[in-house]
Amino acid sequence: MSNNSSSQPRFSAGADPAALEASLAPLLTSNGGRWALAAEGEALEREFKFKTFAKTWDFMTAVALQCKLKNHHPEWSNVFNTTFIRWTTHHPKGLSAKDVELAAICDSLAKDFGEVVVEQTQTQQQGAEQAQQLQQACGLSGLANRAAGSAGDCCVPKTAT
Ligand SMILES: C[C@H](O)[C@H](O)[C@H]1CNC2=NC(N)=NC(=O)C2=N1
Repeated sequence: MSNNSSSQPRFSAGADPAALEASLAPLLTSNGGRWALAAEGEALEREFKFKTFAKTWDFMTAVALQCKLKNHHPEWSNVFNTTFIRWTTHHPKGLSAKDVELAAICDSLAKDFGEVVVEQTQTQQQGAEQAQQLQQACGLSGLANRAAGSAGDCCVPKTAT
């Protein structure tokens, strides 16, 4: 899964595009939210920062509990006080209601766990986006890509034998 940015979401088969557009819109950076579309519109991703590793891990534990409840997993990585999270649906491929729902849940859990929000000027934001692209190979999204690449067919529905 690459993090090619994209301006248009690509929903997974069976999704309700109108309903999903409505819940997705406020999450996107283009509308004042904090998530970016990636992987040609098939994924939503962002980074979260906390004061300490302990807080970061507590946040990730809370997210993992939600994943268990919803039977949906993220592509994610962590180094020290930062976690990178990407939501995408592997089967059927694309953005689904679960991705959008879990992205919103992450925002709210991050607040509860004391997310450190670094406000950026427009110029800093553009610089950060360029740096993010450069970092892709070795940064947190690169780590998540490597994990996603070797995870195998995690989401193929099981067929009766
Ligand atoms: C077979 C089972 O329903 C699948 O593995 C579920 C579990 N979690 C999942 N998580 C994600 N991100 N995408 C999926 O397609 C998916 N499918």
